[in-house]
Amino acid sequence: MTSYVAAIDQGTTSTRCMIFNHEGRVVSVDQREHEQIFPKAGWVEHNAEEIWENTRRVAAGALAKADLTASDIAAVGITNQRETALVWDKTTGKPVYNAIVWQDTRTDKIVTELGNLGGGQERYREKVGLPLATYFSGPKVKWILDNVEGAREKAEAGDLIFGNMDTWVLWNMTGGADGGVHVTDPTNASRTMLMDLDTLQWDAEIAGEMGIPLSMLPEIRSSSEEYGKVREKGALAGVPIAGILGDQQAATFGQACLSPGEAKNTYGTGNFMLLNTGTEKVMSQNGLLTTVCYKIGSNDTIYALEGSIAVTGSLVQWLRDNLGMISTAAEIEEHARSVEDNGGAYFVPAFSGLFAPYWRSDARGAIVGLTRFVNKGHLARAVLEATAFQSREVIDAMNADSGVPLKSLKVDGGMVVNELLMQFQADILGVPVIRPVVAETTALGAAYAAGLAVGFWKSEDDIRNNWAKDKQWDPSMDEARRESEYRNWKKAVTKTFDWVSEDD
Ligand SMILES: Nc1ncnc2c1ncn2[C@@H]1O[C@H](COP(=O)(O)OP(=O)(O)O)[C@@H](O)[C@H]1O
Ligand SMILES: O=P(O)(O)OC[C@H](O)CO
Repeated sequence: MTSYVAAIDQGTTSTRCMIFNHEGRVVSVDQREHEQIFPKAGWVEHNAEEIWENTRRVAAGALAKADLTASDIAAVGITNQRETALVWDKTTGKPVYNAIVWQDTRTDKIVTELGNLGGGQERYREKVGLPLATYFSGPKVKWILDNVEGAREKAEAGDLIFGNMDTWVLWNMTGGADGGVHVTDPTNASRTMLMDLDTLQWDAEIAGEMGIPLSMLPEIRSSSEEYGKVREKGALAGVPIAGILGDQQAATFGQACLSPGEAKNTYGTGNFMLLNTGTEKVMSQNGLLTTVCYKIGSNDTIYALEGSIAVTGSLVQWLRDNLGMISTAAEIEEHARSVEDNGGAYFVPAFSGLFAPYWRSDARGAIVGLTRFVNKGHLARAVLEATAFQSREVIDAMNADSGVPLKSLKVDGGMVVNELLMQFQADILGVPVIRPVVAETTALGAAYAAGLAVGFWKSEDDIRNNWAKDKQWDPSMDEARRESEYRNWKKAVTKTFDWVSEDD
């Protein structure tokens, strides 16, 4: 009897396997962090083989914790950190280089050169919905082909293949060099800069400009259908893999934002707000991305507007790992509660430049407003407030693009346990912030996509019915203070611009 659905959530900091029951509640979870590799300033890499090993271990771990076997699981869904790019040899299964992570800025020059062909940052926007930026996968693949010895020749000979982490996990789970399936879904493909948003096919012209052979690219299938079964070796042997969604789109699905106008904000390593725009592909005038939200089987493609923020939870990690100012992420709330406010300090974490709504790769992080008055508590507050201010900027852009101001915000992700942050978020937005019972909406969304494909859940109504509110924070800050805080933040942001110059 198959009473559960599993999801593999291959995130930026860790890989999780979560098992859900029919009500969409978590039955078990196993999780392993992987190493963050920083070879140079601005470079961020992951060891893809470590990630695949962690995937195997967490799948076994989650089953064992719930005392289940593969025969209890109806389907597996995959969700993943998006844009992180990997090139590997399809005959040996070995990556030719570490995975280049979405936060990595090494492709700055490539991106500028592509823009100089005409159109600047907007060169590919009409087709792919994205500005030219270091964030996306295509330029990262070009960097690997240009810089790893022999890679371009091997790619042209058809020996190397590319994938984001969904494709890497799927290919390995379905047998790797021994018959692995080389597939992705439109949500992930829409983050490469290589997929046409209307046709959901690779764009030969853009791939040509980036020097990427089409033969390297995975087949684009829907987000919810059976791609293959888990290989015989391993914990989930024989279970159909039937859902793929990039993690932010998965969270949108898991939050039941299934109608146009519904939005969620996920607080993880970075923050990502997505607004479901239905079958309409809205082109942003305010620095947001147009992206595929999901495509369930042969149903119409659903699109989203997205505000991506590179650094939010990772700023808390930075305080813990690089400065040793706290020993656990949760400790930041204690320090922040020791003071009334930020003491005049604002921390703009432009560690990977600034993403939405600015798209400034020349920006770098800054703490401004420092005086001798500022102490550890004020800095802790400034760190948390940075997440809320950045989210306000994205929501302002979304309100401007959609013309319909958001009335409330659904939130999820690792940071939403932080109650001080949630209250400040409601205060600085001026609308209620709502957390669902299952805040692990990323894994849940991938489970839903897989479960729908095999008939475990019958329709999107099952997803809507499973959603339940846990807690709500209402705004309590007066308007004048809200706006003066926000003005200060905006001023602080301008201090980070023009830091990196062309010769750096
Ligand atoms: N209590 C907390 N307060 C603030 N930030 C937190 C707290 N607990 C975890 N975080 C942050 O949340 C992030 C992890 O969230 P998660 O959704 O698991 O990330 P991801 O999916 O990006 O790997 C980390 O960056 C961590 O610093
Ligand atoms: O791993 P997360 O949750 O921080 O998500 C990363 C995003 O997919 C990057 O676009």
